[in-house]
Amino acid sequence: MVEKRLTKREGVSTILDIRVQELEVWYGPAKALENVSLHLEQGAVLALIGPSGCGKSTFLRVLNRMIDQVPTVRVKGSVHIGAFNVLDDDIDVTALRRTVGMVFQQPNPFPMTIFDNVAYGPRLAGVRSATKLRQIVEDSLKKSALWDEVRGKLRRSAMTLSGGQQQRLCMARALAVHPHVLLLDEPTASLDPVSTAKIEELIVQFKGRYTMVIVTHNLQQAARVSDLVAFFEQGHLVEMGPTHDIFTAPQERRTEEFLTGRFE
Ligand SMILES: Nc1ncnc2c1ncn2[C@@H]1O[C@H](COP(=O)(O)OP(=O)(O)OP(=O)(O)O)[C@@H](O)[C@H]1O
Repeated sequence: MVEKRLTKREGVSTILDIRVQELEVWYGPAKALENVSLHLEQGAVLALIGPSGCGKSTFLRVLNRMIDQVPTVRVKGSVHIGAFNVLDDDIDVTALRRTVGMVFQQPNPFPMTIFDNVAYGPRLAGVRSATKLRQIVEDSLKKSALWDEVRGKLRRSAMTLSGGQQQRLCMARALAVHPHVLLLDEPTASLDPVSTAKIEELIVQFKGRYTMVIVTHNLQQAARVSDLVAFFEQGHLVEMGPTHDIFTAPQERRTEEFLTGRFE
């Protein structure tokens, strides 16, 4: 199992670091990422910022191989999550996506009950015991701060939840299979301020428990939740550093122009 191989170096620790080296991505003939290298310590939150089309989502989608869904894509370089290069040909992509969970811009619960949404991954991974499944569902909903709102309604359709609740359900669904890494692709873009604050609180609470990478167009959100910020432009990683440093004293002129709205 990829989980075992991913964690073999870490022993009891289940939090994994991410080391990307010389990553290049093409869509057909067009290069979307060029020579990107970075290291993210285990348990830290990295925010990816940059103008539309700079390659943030592409970078995120390489980390759990969602990028494979694009037929014309070509990827070069290495992406180690823990001890394991996720770009290796022999990787079990299904297991990788349990280990590296993802939450999308639009909440995308399955058209089934709240319980079945959260139990879906564990069932697929072979959990059969009803008691165990109930426990996982309850734990995951508690972790995503949704339990108190849905505890009496687990057999209702997930579609009856509000957008913000659906997004926390998607978080619970990702957490139910015990990921080590969480990828968040503009997770609050479709949410109101109160729901946004709840998701941001979760991200802050999850620090140290999961390594997280978040794509956001909201610079204040990046400042609030992340430990590190990476600024991308036209497929290049221009600059990466501690959030406070990037926002107060960026090293690169392009980063400063972007942060101060003088970007063209
Ligand atoms: N499936 C695809 N096929 C072809 N080109 C693509 C595909 N997905 C993205 N691209 C191109 O790759 C480049 C990077 O896109 P990407 O979506 O990664 O940027 P982004 O920074 O996430 O943008 P946004 O902030 O608008 O979501 C863009 O030029 C985009 O047009």
